Amino acid sequence: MLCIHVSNVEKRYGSLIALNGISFDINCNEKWALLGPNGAGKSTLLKILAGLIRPDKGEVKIMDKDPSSVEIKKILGYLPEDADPFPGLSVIDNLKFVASLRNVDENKIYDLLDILDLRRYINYKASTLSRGNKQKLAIAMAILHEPNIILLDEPLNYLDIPTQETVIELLKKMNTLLVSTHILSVADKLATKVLIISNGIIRWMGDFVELKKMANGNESIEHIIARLIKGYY
Ligand SMILES: Nc1ncnc2c1ncn2[C@@H]1O[C@H](COP(=O)(O)OP(=O)(O)OP(=O)(O)O)[C@@H](O)[C@H]1O
Repeated sequence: MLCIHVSNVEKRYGSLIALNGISFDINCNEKWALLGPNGAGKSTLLKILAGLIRPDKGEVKIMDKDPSSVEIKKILGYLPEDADPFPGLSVIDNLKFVASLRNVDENKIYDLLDILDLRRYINYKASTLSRGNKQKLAIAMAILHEPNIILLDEPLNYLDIPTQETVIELLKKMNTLLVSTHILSVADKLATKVLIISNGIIRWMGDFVELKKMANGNESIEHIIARLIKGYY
């Protein structure tokens, strides 16, 4: 079954073309890494899939529906880059707000607080959290409703190494996942498929295993990706 359908999507910011004719499909239960250099259009693509901004051209469907529809909001999770939970609300109130919005049992909040080692900050205002703890709270808010489809923009930013491992284990339990990351080891741990974009164009998409097989001699995976980004196949 198709979870994400993107056809000929174009997005402009003024005269800048951020996405230029992007088309791909993601089947349900597939895990994809979204790779590409700074400014490639990764965050823009994720925002469109999350229904936060609209493409200027093309079609986007999540489970055959408009990404901004109420039905899709229920089954979709989205972690923006540099996510900023409600600064004036405490950790617990941020999570309770999401729980009530999403109709989630409040017990789930406490499970996630324990897994992410956030319980001791429960009454801290989000604005007073360290950057890493803010990121942990944002991750908890994105996955609290156990979404069928999760979109993640640099989820491991700011996290210490043990927490990165904890979050990777949490995210491995997700059904359908699209993660933008600059950390290849994270992409490798979370995804089996790879979508490479640069300058708003898809440069390569397919299995991670196939990508690794494209090595010339001892060429590293980083080098293969750098080559594909430049359009050298
Ligand atoms: N709101 C905006 N207004 C104008 N230009 C924008 C806006 N958002 C993004 N852009 C531009 O669109 C292009 C794609 O940006 P985007 O944030 O999608 O890239 P990215 O691949 O996520 O980059 P990074 O890896 O650095 O986070 C960039 O040239 C960026 O400057």
